[in-house]
Formats: sequence, C-alpha cells, structure tokens
Amino acid sequence: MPILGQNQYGKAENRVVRITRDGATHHIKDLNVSVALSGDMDEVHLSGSNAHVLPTDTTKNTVYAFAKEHGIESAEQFGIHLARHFVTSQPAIHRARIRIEEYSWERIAHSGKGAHSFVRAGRETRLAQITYDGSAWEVVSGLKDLTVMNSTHSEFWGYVKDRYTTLPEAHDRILATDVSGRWRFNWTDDEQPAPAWDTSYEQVKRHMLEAFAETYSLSLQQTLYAMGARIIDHRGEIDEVRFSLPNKHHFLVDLGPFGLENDTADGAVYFAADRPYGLIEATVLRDDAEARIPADLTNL
Ligand SMILES: O=c1[nH]c(=O)c2[nH]c(=O)[nH]c2[nH]1
Repeated sequence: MPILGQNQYGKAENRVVRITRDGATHHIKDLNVSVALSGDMDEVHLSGSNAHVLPTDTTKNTVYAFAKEHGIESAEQFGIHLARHFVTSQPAIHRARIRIEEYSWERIAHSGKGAHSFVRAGRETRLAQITYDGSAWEVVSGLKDLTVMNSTHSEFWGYVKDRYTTLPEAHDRILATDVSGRWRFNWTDDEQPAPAWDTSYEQVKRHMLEAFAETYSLSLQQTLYAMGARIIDHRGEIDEVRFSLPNKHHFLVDLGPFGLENDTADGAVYFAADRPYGLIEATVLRDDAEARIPADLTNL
C-alpha cells in the first residue's frame, strides 16, 4: 500500500480586520492569516474517518473569535496565541503553523471630525510565521515588496568574461531592488520572555534600510550581506536572516541616434527593465546558528 507522507491542513488566507477606538481616533489591524495543522491525521486520509479532524471552518472561526476576544497586539503575538490554542486544545493536533501577512494603513486626517480615515500604505507587507509543536516555538518574521533604490554608489565590474559576455563594466549605476526578507528569532522557549515584536520589526527594518543606503556597493551580493550582517550585529534576538533580492536593472538609454549624449552625469535617462532580473539570494547567520529558513522564500 502506498505510504501517506507529510500532510497538513487548515484554512488559508483568513482576512481579518479589527478596529479599535480610542475616543474618536480609530486604529486598524489588517491581517491575512493562514492556519496549517498536522498530527494524527492518517485515518482521514486512509479510511475517511473524520474523528480527529477539527474542521478548517472551525480554524477560520477561531481566528475571528480570537481577534475579537484577545485583540491583535502584533502579528507574532496573535500567531503564537492561535498556535498554542490548536496544539493544546486538540489531542490529535501536534503541530500548528500560522502564517500572517499584515497590511498597513496610514491615517488621512489627524484632526477634525475624527481620525477614522485611512489610506493603504503602499510600502512593504509585514510577514510572520509561527510554528509550535507543543514544546518549542519557531518565529520567523519578515517583509516583502519593500522597494528601494540607490541612484549612485553602486558599481559592478571585474567579473568573469567568457565568449557570451556582453555586459559593460559599470562604475556608476543605479542599484534597485524589492526587498523580500525573513529573519528567525532565537526565542524558542515559553519560559524565556518573548521579544518585543513590534519594536524588533521596526529596528530590523531600520538596520536593513540603513545598510542598503550606507553601503558603497560593488555588487548586490555585497549589499545583501551588509544588510544581513547589520541585523545580526545589532539585534541579539535574531540568529538568521535570509534575503531574496531581484536586481531591478536600469539601463542607460542609447540616445546617440538622436545626437544626444546620455551618460551618468546630470540628467541621465534610464530604461527601467522589469524582466529578466538578476535574483540574488543568501542567508546571513549568527556564528554557530543553524540555517533553518528555506532557501526558496516563496516556500515561507
Ligand atoms: O550586483 C550584481 N551582481 C551580479 O551578480 C550581476 N550580474 C550582472 O549581470 N549584473 C550584476 N550585478
């Protein structure tokens, strides 16, 4: 008989919005929460008995009920609360993985009739993945779609040249990317105090942006390492960082046919290509830490 391999189930992409009121000033939490549970689930696959199955519909209801009853302090804290609930309340469920995307909203009006108008902040999406097996926690936070650009202080030269190489060496180029990053906390144990999730997120983002801005770049690979190393050096709660950085190429347009010189001096005109793009990916680890974030971040 064929063997049943790894399996998990739950409700994916529960969109939950919670509004808190502070007098006339409102606050929004806007999450996309995916639940994946695993445990003693052989029978439902093999014989069709649902005796161990907490319906995915119930996992959806739990997300909404927890948002109401317990609030959403941070994505990580909310995920921890849910994961603990599924693993400790259901004997057949041994592992819970909660993935959360968080969308941010900016206030339009601070005064007047009430601060209840918002515009979706078009910057990055915040990410969190919480995994619990009844004894150890793994929390990986992250972000995606954080678009950044350096308009100079980027070069790329001295690379291998073979018979197919046509790329001209660049001593002054644009460096642009959409940052997708994940970082793993070394907090695993309920007995230890959990990190301050929101502060940690803001500080990690600050360090990665400062490293991007301040690194005089000889390659996107070098910039990536500098971003990860800055986080590891400054944030003791984090042991591992992984980035996936598309190199959003900007090519100087050849305007020679029109009698126009176009170099990187003032007024340079570029073609912003959307594809293909170089894709630079790497993990930066604390000394002795284990690499646990998957190589392909689309799998996280
Ligand atoms: O920063 C870069 N790294 C590369 O590996 C590479 N390859 C390439 O064609 N352009 C670039 N830029």
